[in-house]
Amino acid sequence: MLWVLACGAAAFSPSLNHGAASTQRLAATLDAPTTSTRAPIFTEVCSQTGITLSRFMIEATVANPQLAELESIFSAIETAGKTISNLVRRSSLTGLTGYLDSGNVNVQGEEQKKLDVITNDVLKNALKFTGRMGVLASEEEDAPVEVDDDVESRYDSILVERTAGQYVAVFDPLDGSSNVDAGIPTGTIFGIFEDSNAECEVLPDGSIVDECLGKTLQPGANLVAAGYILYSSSTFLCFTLGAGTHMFTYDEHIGEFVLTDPDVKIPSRGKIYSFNEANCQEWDEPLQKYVNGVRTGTGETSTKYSSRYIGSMVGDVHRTLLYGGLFGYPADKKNVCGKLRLLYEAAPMSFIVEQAGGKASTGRTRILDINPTNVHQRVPVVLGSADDVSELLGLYGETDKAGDIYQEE
Ligand SMILES: O=P(O)(O)OC[C@H]1O[C@](O)(COP(=O)(O)O)[C@@H](O)[C@@H]1O
Repeated sequence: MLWVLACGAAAFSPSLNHGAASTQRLAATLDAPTTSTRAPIFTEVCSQTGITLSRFMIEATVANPQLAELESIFSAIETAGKTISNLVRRSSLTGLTGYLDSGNVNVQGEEQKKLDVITNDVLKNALKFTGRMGVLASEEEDAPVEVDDDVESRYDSILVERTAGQYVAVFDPLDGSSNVDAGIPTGTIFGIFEDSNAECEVLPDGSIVDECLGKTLQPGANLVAAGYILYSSSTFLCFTLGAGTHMFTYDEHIGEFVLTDPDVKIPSRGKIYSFNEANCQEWDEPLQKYVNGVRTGTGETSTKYSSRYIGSMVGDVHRTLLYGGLFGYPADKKNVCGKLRLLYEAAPMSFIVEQAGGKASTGRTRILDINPTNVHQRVPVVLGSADDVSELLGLYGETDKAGDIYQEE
């Protein structure tokens, strides 16, 4: 509806000085309550390939005052993305390959790469100095970090409209970093929540959920924006603001991200499945049945699918968005909750995929509906073309009815 409204509405002229009808509509927009629950409306300009990200965000935030603060946040993400793209591409020339000499491990017990730590600092600082962030949560940080007061107080005086520190960012600064030294695509994944005004809370078991944690532990359905940056043959930025999913490509010649695929629609069916099949013995029956069906052409479509697996979620999801099919990191007898983290991997990617017309599930639950209980919690993930995901969910439904289920944490 949004796009038809936006694209179909001849009233919205490409230039910013709108005709009478668009002024009325803009007026209506301006008067509308500024809540993130209202889906944004885009002007026609936002579907014109070739416009820059900064122009896209200006158009989007003029038409949607409730998104105004996202303009500086996306400008920070853009700058961080360009910096990280450079760092990754030049890493073997600049001694940035390999692990930290200190042998540091992050809260997940993974040894940290030099680039894990550097990219984390790049994105953290870029977001911090927008003056818009209250809390940041990263794969590379043990716990959510509060943006220190002096940053906030410095901006309080500047930012007249809304108080500083209004947003919470969750991110994986370099997804797939285990592949980076081999030149395999990697990426940055991010999600933006509005501050939930959560207070410090004592749980029945006596443990304390501090304010920061409380503000961070929000279901994906609360996201106001989510995206990824893919560092590959080109550098791609793909994101949603809750009204469609849009892809930009970085043009080194002008130093800007340029809109190349507005309003991406994932095919309802694909011909590719993407899982780490090395784990297939550990998979549960529904998934084994689904993969066997698409591998042998005995599934719902009687089509033989091909298999692709990069081992970097951003790369595998990017391909799935464009070509369709199914990507996943399921739960199995070894990893009963899968491997991917809910807050800064599964939820942002699910928002992007759903806004492109796809589906994202644990196999039993819509990922965006899950209330996180821990910043680094993992969830099983299957996402992609709506009909492929439905086919798999159908098999889970059958199995569950038969009572053969294992408990997700
Ligand atoms: O090597 P495996 O077990 O297939 O896992 C690959 C998955 O793990 C990840 O690399 C995890 O991400 P990080 O590199 O951010 O820890 C995903 O990008 C990818 O989908």
